[in-house]
Amino acid sequence: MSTARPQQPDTPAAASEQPSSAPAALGIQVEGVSKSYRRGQRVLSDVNLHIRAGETFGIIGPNGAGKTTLFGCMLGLLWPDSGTVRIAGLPPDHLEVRRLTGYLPERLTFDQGLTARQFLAFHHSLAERPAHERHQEVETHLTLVGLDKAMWDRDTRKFSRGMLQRLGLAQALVGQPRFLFLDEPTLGIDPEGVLHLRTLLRDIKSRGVTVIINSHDLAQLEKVCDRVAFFRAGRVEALEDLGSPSSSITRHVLQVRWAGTQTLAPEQLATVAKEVDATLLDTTEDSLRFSVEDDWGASRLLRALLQAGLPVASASREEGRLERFFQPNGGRNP
Ligand SMILES: Nc1ncnc2c1ncn2[C@@H]1O[C@H](COP(=O)(O)OP(=O)(O)OP(=O)(O)O)[C@@H](O)[C@H]1O
Repeated sequence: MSTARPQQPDTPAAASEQPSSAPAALGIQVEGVSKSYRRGQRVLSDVNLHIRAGETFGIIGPNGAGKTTLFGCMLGLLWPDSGTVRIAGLPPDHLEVRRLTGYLPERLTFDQGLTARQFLAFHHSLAERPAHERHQEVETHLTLVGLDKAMWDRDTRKFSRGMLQRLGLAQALVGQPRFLFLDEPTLGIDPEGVLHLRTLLRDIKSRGVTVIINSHDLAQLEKVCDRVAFFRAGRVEALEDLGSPSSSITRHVLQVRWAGTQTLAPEQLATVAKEVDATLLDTTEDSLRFSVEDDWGASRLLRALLQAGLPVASASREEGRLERFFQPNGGRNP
């Protein structure tokens, strides 16, 4: 995030409001948020979102869509021109919210020459965790993010990008947040680290933490998110529940190949597909692509194709359902 939040004399006074506990169950409420950096150039336009407590929520969209700016507004680092953000019912710059929030920024700075252990101990103290638990909790979190023990007492200026990313994640977690904001968490991480992160996110979710991920890594988002908001030109263009069978984006794409040279006419294929609630997407020289609701839908389609006389040789499901958001028709009505 490149812009600091300007001084807001009329924002709710963070230090003066001191509730004993904020109701994290309220989740995150973004209402009518608009933001410009320069006059006439709107980066966010009337954004409305409710991120439910305990869900893992993804934010995707093309470069410059306003995702990082929204993150800044949700974290109380940028101030919207209009609209409000509430985290657990409180403004994002409220001290209580800061205690509840962990943040992994896209670009981390580790220029103080601290070791990983010292860096994390510093953030443990910033998060006001009990001093007598510091040693143990620092080690627990270094282990949790899979940072090699041999690196714990090394100068972080000598760390690789992936090691810094793991340490950054430990920093976001060490305060035991109820809301975890991750900006491009897989950046620079090797495949083993990505798998580790996925397991870690599942574990964090099982503890009821609300996780918000801003990422271009569609495959990862698809695997860990409950819902995803697709951003374009500062607006939420689509909000998809990845677990819902009725979501158009969560329909599966099935690629079918046939034996021999003879296939059926496209009109006939489309009719057969329609009868079993599938849709013919396109045909190539040696394969057909269909949209089906789920695995049962795929099974019904294959049976119907065989019955219609297509010598089906293989069928496979395409990965990358979220990629269809980036297709010209937004993945809708395939
Ligand atoms: N500090 C700033 N000053 C002026 N314009 C800015 C500033 N920060 C971002 N912008 C502009 O706001 C728009 C949205 O930027 P933002 O970083 O929020 O998008 P993004 O969706 O996160 O992009 P990316 O995927 O590339 O990270 C862009 O046109 C960007 O140039």
